[in-house]
Amino acid sequence: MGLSFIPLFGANATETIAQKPFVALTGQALVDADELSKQDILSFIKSFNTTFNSISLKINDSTKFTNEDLIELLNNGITALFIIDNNTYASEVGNSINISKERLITSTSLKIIPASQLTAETFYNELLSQLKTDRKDDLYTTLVVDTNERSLGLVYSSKESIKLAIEKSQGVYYSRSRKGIWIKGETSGNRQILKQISIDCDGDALQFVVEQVNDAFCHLNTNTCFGDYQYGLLELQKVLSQRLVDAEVGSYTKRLFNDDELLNAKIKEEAEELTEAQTKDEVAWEAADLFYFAMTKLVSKGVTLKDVETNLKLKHLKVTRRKGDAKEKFLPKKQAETETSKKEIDPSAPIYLNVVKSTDKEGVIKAVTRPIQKTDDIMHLVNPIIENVKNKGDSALIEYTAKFDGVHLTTPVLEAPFPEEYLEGLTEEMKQALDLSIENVRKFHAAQLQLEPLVVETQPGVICSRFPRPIEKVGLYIPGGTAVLPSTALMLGVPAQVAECKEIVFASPPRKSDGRVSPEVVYVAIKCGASKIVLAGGAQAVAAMAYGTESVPKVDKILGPGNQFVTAAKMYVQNDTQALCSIDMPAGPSEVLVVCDEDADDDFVASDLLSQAEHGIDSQVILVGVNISEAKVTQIQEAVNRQALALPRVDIVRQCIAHSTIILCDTYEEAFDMSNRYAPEHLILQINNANDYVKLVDNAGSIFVGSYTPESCGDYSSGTNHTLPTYGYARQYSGANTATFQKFITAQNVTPEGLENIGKAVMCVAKVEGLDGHRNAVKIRMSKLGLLPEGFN
Ligand SMILES: NC(=O)c1ccc[n+]([C@@H]2O[C@H](COP(=O)([O-])OP(=O)(O)OC[C@H]3O[C@@H](n4cnc5c(N)ncnc54)[C@H](O)[C@@H]3O)[C@@H](O)[C@H]2O)c1
Ligand SMILES: N[C@H](CO)Cc1c[nH]c[nH+]1
Ligand SMILES: [Zn+2]
Repeated sequence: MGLSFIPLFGANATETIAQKPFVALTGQALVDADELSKQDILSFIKSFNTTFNSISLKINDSTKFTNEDLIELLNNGITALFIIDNNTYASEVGNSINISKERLITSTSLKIIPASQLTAETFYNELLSQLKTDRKDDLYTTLVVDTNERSLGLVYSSKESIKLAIEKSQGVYYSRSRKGIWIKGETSGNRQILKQISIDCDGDALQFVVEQVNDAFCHLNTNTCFGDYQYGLLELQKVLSQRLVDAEVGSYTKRLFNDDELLNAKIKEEAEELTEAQTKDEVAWEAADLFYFAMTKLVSKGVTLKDVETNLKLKHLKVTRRKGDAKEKFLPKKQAETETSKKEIDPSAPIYLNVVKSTDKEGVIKAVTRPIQKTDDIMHLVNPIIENVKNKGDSALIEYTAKFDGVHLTTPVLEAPFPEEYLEGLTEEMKQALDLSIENVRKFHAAQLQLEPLVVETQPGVICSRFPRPIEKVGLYIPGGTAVLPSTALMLGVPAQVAECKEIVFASPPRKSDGRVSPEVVYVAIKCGASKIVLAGGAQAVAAMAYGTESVPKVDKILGPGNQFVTAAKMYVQNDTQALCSIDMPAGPSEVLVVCDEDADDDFVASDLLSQAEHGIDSQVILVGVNISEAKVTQIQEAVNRQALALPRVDIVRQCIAHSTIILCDTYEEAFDMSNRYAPEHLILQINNANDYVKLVDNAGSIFVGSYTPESCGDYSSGTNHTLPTYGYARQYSGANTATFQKFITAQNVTPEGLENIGKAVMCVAKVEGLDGHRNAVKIRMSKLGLLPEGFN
């Protein structure tokens, strides 16, 4: 029931509590708006939230705080507003703030006593005026509970013991057996800090809330006079707090305390399992697991259940609430996935592209927006993978391969020389096809080699040169998620070999059937002199090559295309100075933009669109039609539908086409402007005199000129590289080429004649930069050569 009086805290509230701890024994506080600012009150709440069960605000002056201030105070822990002598103000507050009537006190029987004037004596007198006893011995029945309100036992108090308990803020009672004052713990050491005193509803029993030292209230050394505490959250808290101090090295709890990442991962895992639990038993089981790990986190951060309850109280007291919507990343998968999957796709509907006119600005913007996940969403998934591989090496790599690729490996790396059996199933025809492709790619990339250094004499005697050096160790990512891509292996392996990289490491997700990579990839690895094949994909493979693991060598550059996880991981590691690893480019989901005119062959156009649409649901294909008729659009749509339905990957195609569009333009110039703004990975020109229009292309990964140049030729065998920038990065990146596997070093050789020619300019600019050391390096030489006049400074 509480006490019939309440201390009022004004200026120096904190000091008052420090000097007279007993003022807190009422468990309730009133703060005085006349003496404290809003900030003072907020700090008071912050400091004393666990000390008092309730902190109310006494306010009568309507000009002191605005309604917003009051709402802020109520939202931050003020339990009630005492507006006692100003009815107008009270009703105005009641009308404008959503506060229950129990929290708006307009009259009270509580005696308000300024805390600064409250003495132990007055406290005692007030208490006694409220207390009675019908016992013959004049003692007061006293229930002792701990701060979690668990009863410890039943004792008796005398007037004298109560007075002493208040003065000392300690558990002091009357011992009936010893017939005298009993200061709890005086001999046993099991003292009690008195936290609060209250009186029951009919005023004939006391309750002492105490903090029990040593957790032993009973003379039998048990927690309570009714035995020891058994299970439950408080017990778990106790056990874990003990473990924090004494858990053995190597024990699981110790691991959890020392490894934030593991603990956080377990909390997420258990939270997810709780969301999946269905039956009453399952929910209880999973909730228990979650509480266990949550409690471990509390204990590891020094937070108690009481602190949690205080926060619950604060949340309960809020008068304005958040909407309560979940963060987007936690919403059901449709919201965390790509734009594509948001749309329900009817599997029986014809596979047609959307159509917009170029004049429909909004329609065009929508059409050219790539269906990619937000960077934050993807990074949220990729970051923990990278961190785990970085910290745990092979074991994490093996774990992720089991999780994402369903393959359980004992070692994540295949070392050269690769066993013959890995080539099993490779046909002669396939070898020849790969050989032809390899040779064309080799020819084109070898031709890009700069064999002689570039040498330029910028001034007589000033010889500048530039020459390439191979990047020593390269990691080549070969996608293997929805399709195995040996062509990517050769597109990366061949230029690496041409550039003479010293170590070539392949990485590709292993196939589920036998945990190997395909024989075609192994064949290319042998032809390109790869030293290792990392049997892993996704962000984990990228992380392993960027940081190195026990069996994966750390590389200097990671190259190769991949899905959004791969691309995000590449972007991450290139920005991490700890990795000291560069990347080729953001080469994500394949895309194509085809420009066609009325004379283009419908089947050719459709086939080019579909060849990229089949890569993945996050691919995108765009057709820009220059002045094409409605009939032409229909014919192309029909060709797309017909060809798509005959493809084995029709389901993927259907989803890709759902976010793919035909844009109708009036002129070639407009079409190329559109294309340059989209900056496609592949640009196919199926227009009359296609070659003449190449000069209009500013941004594209690779161009396919004329109706007999399907993009597939570039994907496999013509000789150009198919590792190309996507997402619009063709604005600033080139596709993979020989130079991608090299770096260029510059050199210079300055003769005395050269120094004479440029020395003064160097000194002049160094002077304006205030870098005299630079200037001196030239001056010393020039004066030794006699190139400076006497006294030159
Ligand atoms: N731009 C280019 O030059 C180019 C060239 C070839 C291929 N591509 C593109 O490469 C991509 C290949 O993608 P892919 O998926 O087929 O193969 P991939 O090898 O890039 O990705 C497969 C890996 O993704 C990881 N993964 C899958 N789901 C995951 C999840 N939920 N969380 C974390 N990781 C997960 C797995 O580790 C798996 O091994 C396609 O989009 C294709 O269009 C682009
Ligand atoms: N078109 C892809 C590049 O975006 C490369 C590829 C490999 N195999 C088939 N196609
Ligand atoms: Zn392709």
